[in-house]
Amino acid sequence: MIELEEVHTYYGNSHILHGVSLAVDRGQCMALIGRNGAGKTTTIHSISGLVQPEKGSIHFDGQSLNGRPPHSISQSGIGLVPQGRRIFSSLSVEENLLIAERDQANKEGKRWTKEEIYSMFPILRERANNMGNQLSGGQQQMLAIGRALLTNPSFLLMDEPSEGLAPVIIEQIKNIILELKSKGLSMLVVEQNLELACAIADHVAVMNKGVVVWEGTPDQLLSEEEVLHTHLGV
Ligand SMILES: Nc1ncnc2c1ncn2[C@@H]1O[C@H](COP(=O)(O)OP(=O)(O)OP(=O)(O)O)[C@@H](O)[C@H]1O
Repeated sequence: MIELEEVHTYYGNSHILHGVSLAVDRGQCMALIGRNGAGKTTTIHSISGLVQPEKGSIHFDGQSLNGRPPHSISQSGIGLVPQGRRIFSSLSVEENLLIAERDQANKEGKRWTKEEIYSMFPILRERANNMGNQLSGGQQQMLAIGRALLTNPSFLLMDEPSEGLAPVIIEQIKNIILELKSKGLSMLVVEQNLELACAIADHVAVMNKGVVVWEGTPDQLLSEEEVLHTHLGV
């Protein structure tokens, strides 16, 4: 469904991705893990068009994404839940969702509604009139996921959904991701929390210094002491 081949990405003169190759099949969830600065966010940004790769190819359902701007990539069905949530902090929950709903991509397949988002996250309905900056970290994450779903993605990119959240909230986020997966959504999730990554993923890719250095199932990863120690400091 998504395929990256030998992707090289730069920020100015800094060469960040040194030939990233990975593939996520339809209905699958891949977790992308690795130490700080390994290039995980840059990989997600390369897919979503926030930064343009210098070399290599990115395909989504057989179509090339190279050179396409972020809004066109979003319209093709790739949703992004950005690192740090990036909701509108001075708008209410309702307004945050309304804006995302208004900008909905006009495409085939599952069309999410604001009501469905409220059904999935009842706490957001309770907080509908609260401003974004009045929400807890977990509620902000739910709002960010809701906003991404309202773009009607068939593929969801999530950047560190558990960042800064308490264990009980991480458990909720895990269940949300598993629910979305059971609804057939394909996903690439950047995640530092190894336990969460292994609980949600069918496949795990480990990055180091701008390349994918290991790939396998969560069970295989958990038995690879060397990989865990070298690349994840576990
Ligand atoms: N806008 C930017 N300009 C220049 N360098 C950047 C920029 N964004 C990231 N980098 C650098 O690119 C490298 C990879 O960063 P990236 O955010 O992709 O890593 P990461 O694996 O997601 O790590 P983290 O968990 O810290 O976000 C780092 O060395 C970082 O300093």
